[in-house]
Amino acid sequence: MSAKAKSRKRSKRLLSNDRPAFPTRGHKTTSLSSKVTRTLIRSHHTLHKRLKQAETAGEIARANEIRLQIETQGGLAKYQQASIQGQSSQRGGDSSKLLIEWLQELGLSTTEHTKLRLLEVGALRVDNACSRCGIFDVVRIDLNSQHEQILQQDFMTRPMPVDEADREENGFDVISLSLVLNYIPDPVGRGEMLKIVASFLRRALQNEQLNTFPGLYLVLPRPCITNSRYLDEAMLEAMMSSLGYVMTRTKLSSKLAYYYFRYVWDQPTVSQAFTKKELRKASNMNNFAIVLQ
Ligand SMILES: C[S@@+](CC[C@H](N)C(=O)[O-])C[C@H]1O[C@@H](n2cnc3c(N)ncnc32)[C@H](O)[C@@H]1O
Repeated sequence: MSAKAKSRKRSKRLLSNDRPAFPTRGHKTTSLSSKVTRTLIRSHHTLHKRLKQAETAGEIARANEIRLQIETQGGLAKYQQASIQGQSSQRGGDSSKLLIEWLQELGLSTTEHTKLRLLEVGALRVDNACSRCGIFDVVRIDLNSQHEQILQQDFMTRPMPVDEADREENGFDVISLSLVLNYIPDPVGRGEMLKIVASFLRRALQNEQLNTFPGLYLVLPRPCITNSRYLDEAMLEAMMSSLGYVMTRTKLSSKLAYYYFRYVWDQPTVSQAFTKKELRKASNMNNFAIVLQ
């Protein structure tokens, strides 16, 4: 077999593999059982929530103690390893597949000449469906980059376009926040993240794309929507509508809640505050909330 054929065979195997198709930086990628990954992800979120509370209360010693606990557990890198395994087909799969399906349903063809620009916030892989589909030029960012094609950057401090021309050239047609909003440890921070998304969205390139672009692809763990005291789908829709979005596609799977919100340019938006208000009550419910100030 020629070297080229061998390499093709190897990359094919890697793409269908359930392990990351790239070396992670500075960490061994040993396989974790699904129970271990779930526990690790949950514990990482809980510790970050406690850290935020300690920081807000000015409890410096307590905050340092929690930081140490996070690091002892392997920190963000270990959490990312657990998340990568969660993306494997046996564990819920690649969430960006549905985005491509939806865009095709909305009439987008993969053979269109001008590539669309996608900003993937919280990118762990460079070979997921949105990277492979050929529709997008993908810009990937993450707080902790696991690959040279992922820029290490906090979305909240990403420099915004300086003017309209900059936004039209360097802005995006789609922004993906897949399992990122729930990473933010406090409701106000989540609201802030949703608020800045539109600053990076550009106008649709062609008139026939006006019903599809630009948009936000949002994925959350299903219980954030179906089992929260403070948030349900109607509330999320109302919040997004106040920010200028139309809920265009939704899907609930056994584990995840998926949304595509189209941003409507030039639509007068009524700036509305959404506080943390109890919508329903049951002892087994969680406290996930989003606050728009
Ligand atoms: C659970 S992983 C999600 C990975 C992937 N998007 C998915 O759908 O499986 C969450 C990732 O979001 C990243 N993240 C959280 N807040 C971020 C921010 N403000 N800017 C950039 N990345 C962020 C974290 O570093 C982490 O790697």
